Amino acid sequence: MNLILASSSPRRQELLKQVHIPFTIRKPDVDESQITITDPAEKVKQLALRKGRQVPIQNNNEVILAADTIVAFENNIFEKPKSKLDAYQMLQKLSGNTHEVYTGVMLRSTNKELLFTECTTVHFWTLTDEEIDAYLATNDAYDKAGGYGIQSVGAMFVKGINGDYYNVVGLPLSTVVRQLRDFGISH
Ligand SMILES: Cc1cn([C@H]2C[C@H](O)[C@@H](COP(=O)(O)OP(=O)(O)OP(=O)(O)O)O2)c(=O)[nH]c1=O
Repeated sequence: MNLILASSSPRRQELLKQVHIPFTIRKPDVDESQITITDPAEKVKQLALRKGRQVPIQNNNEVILAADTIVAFENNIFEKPKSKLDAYQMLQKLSGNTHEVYTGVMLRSTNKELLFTECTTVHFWTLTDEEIDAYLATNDAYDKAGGYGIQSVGAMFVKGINGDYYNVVGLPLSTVVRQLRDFGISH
């Protein structure tokens, strides 16, 4: 079986490479703003489903993998920040608090579909405005849900996590590896 990664995210590509799973990229084109669901677990599932269904299966040997990651804090959902102000406001809210990172995953072959969510809890240190300013100047924030990268400069904000670290980076890796085995993909 051949794995098709329905994602433009460089992180998801790196994570699959880390566990030696070969794949081909087929990028989805989904308008994420169309989805107005407010429950974070349901929202990431719906987004992963749309990305996964939008990419065509070209033969019976293909398995599609799609995912979506968001940050949930109180009743807010933070996706990728649209501006510096947007990123600033997200980080100010996350400062000194605990938030959840949800990743929805879709796996699909010609005769099977699987949709699931993974949640990781992240605790942030209290951040000064100067720290946030200095971080935003590194440009690390902008292509990442919640406006930070735990795997890059944003690591310095993270006091601790509960759950799968890789889920925060964009893919609950060990769970995905296990589920892929049921689709005939191994490393
Ligand atoms: C919280 C957090 C998110 N992220 C990233 C993972 C995802 O790539 C991104 C959330 O955006 P997504 O919409 O999930 O993914 P994407 O637009 O990068 O790629 P595609 O839709 O084509 O699959 O945020 C990190 O890299 N580090 C972090 O600490």
